[in-house]
Amino acid sequence: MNSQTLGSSLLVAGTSIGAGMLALPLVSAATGIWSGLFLMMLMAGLACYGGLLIAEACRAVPEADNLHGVVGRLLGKSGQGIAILAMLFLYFSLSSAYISAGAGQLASASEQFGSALGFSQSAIVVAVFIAILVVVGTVVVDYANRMMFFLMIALLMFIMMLLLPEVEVDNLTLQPGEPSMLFAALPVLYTSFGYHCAVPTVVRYVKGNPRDFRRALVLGSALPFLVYALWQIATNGTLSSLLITNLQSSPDAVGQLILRIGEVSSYSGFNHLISVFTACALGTSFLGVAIGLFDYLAEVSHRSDTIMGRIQTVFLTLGLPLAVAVLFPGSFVTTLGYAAVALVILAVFIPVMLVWEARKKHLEEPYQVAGGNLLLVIMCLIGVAVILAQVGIVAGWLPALDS
Ligand SMILES: N[C@@H](Cc1ccccc1)C(=O)O
Repeated sequence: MNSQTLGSSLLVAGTSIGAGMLALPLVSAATGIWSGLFLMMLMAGLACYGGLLIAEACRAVPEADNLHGVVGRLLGKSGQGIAILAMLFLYFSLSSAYISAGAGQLASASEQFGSALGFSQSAIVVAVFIAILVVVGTVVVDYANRMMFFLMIALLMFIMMLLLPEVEVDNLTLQPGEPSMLFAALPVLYTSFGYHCAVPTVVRYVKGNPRDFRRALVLGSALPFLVYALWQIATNGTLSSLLITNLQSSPDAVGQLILRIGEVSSYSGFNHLISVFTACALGTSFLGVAIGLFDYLAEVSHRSDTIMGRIQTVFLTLGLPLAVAVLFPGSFVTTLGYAAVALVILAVFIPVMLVWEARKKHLEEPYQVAGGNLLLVIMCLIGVAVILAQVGIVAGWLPALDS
């Protein structure tokens, strides 16, 4: 494998691995670990196939340098309008979920150090911290991101070495959760595998070579699956699902979960390792999403690139997500579920329409993802199921996975 392909897989995996780290143990406690892993595989497959379709569409329109251009060329202005709305919705809901989870973690960490910060105060601290990094500039964000990514991977290996021996097989029972629980888990599982904003960059990076981007996208989706699966087996295997399920009704389920995992190993300072690790997982995703949203909003609102202009844009970027996180504390998993609705539009429906058009027009070199129309239809049906699950959770027909 050449170095561009490897770099691309890491880019995809890095974008993908994020909030899922905090949400998935809560989810699999409700679905049962093995059925949770099966659903996760299905959602990783859906995310991977969506990425391959976007890559096919990008290759068909090589003159466009981003997804906006590809959508414009193949689906026209209305397609672009829908894609923009879905993207804004996705980025706003992800940012709000990240603030909510970060605040939960900070609140419980501050408790340990004896200076109890409330949830709202913690949310403000988290948002201001990210805002400062974003205002200072992309170079700082890039370095902070790389540092956190490598720290996260190193800590993950170390944590796995300490946690896996503590796993109790009794905690990993074969018992699947209620069917309604399995259905309700789909949106958050799907969001955890989201990475699709990175696909055009990957295609350009490997110069449109199908063999390379196919490898990069498949490996880039398989890696998060592996990391998430190990993490779930380690967490659910060391804590009983009853304990995790009880945490779900707390407004600070994520912070509490991290505390409990931190108590598992007798290794001194293990709880701090866990806190730093999960903060890095959240931080890398949050920075990526925040800088993407920031750049986009700066462009559409015509704010200048001066310090005042950047401060105004950062208010636009993080103001609304902060308000949502403070007004609905503890809605981390539900907010990730909202993100899934936008992600299905961006990474399932739009890519299916893009390749449909591209295949009809026989643009450029003929490269097609395997699977034909049948797989396109199956993808859309699974996408509809993910959206229906979120509608069901919000309407109260399905159980919510947090408070
Ligand atoms: N997969 C990311 C969320 C994400 C979705 C879509 C695009 C980019 C990022 C996470 O778990 O945090």
